[in-house]
Amino acid sequence: MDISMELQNVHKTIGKKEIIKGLNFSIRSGEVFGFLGPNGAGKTTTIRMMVGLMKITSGDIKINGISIKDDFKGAIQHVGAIVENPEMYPFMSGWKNLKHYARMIPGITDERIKEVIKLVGLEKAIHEKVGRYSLGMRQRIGIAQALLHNPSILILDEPTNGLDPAGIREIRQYIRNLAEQEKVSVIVSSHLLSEIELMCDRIGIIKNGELVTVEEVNEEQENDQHVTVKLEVNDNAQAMTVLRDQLGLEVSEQQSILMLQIEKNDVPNLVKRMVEENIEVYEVALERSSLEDKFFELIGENTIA
Ligand SMILES: Nc1ncnc2c1ncn2[C@@H]1O[C@H](COP(=O)(O)OP(=O)(O)OP(=O)(O)O)[C@@H](O)[C@H]1O
Repeated sequence: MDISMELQNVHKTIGKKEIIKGLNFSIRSGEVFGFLGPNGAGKTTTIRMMVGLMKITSGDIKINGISIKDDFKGAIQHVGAIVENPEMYPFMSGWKNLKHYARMIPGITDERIKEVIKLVGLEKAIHEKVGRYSLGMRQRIGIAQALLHNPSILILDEPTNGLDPAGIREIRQYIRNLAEQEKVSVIVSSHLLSEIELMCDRIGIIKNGELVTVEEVNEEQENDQHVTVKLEVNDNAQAMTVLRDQLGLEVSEQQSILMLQIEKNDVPNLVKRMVEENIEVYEVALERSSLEDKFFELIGENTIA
């Protein structure tokens, strides 16, 4: 598996305060990686180090195998980023803004500009003034700008911040397209799991400057997931016999509701067995331990909303 960025025991101390306490993780080529944590966890500090806006106190970051410490230029040329709000002139059209920015980068052709406009779906609005763009469109023109020099890694700090649900959906779609069509690795930070869960392949959770976990996000995993099933039937005793003796499951009873834990894949079979035994099923309710629950568990507080 190709690795496009690797953080090796990255530390950051500002004054006497250790803000980042030894981060180790890798970003795979072509994946969308979510960098999630509550406010003040250290996301922006880490991202500023990844894009070369801030020095690493100790450790190293390798970009396509090149150390940011040994060869800053060589490493950073592979990175495109929006960290602070992208510089855009509101009185100029999107096209003029991109043209203006492209002048600072050697070798950017009009064809490349058109290509990035297409990638973020701004063909129709590109000759309108940026001042008239919605927040989502501004984010997209910012992404287009960050992509001009053909980076292999795109880093976006809180790209969904301030967007309405429609805007978030739009950004999500374009970010996924980028990863899939252009094979760009994308790192998106957020303090809200719900806003990035659907666009990420993996999510790394950071708390107090430390990486707590990295989780895969995919549908297959959802099907393998353990779920708690709440079952309401006409005959609890008979249902318990079937569940325990025939299916070998552990069942408990709470206020006449049967509770058991199985994999989601096995739920249809369970219902089928009930029906085969002439047990009347009034309700099957699933409670799954989502990434959200896990996030709350790990963070241990509700301060992320
Ligand atoms: N220049 C600085 N001097 C001192 N402390 C700093 C400095 N920059 C950041 N910090 C502290 O480092 C910690 C991490 O900040 P950072 O901005 O990286 O967090 P974050 O996860 O990006 O949070 P947010 O989502 O609020 O942006 C915070 O406690 C912050 O107060």
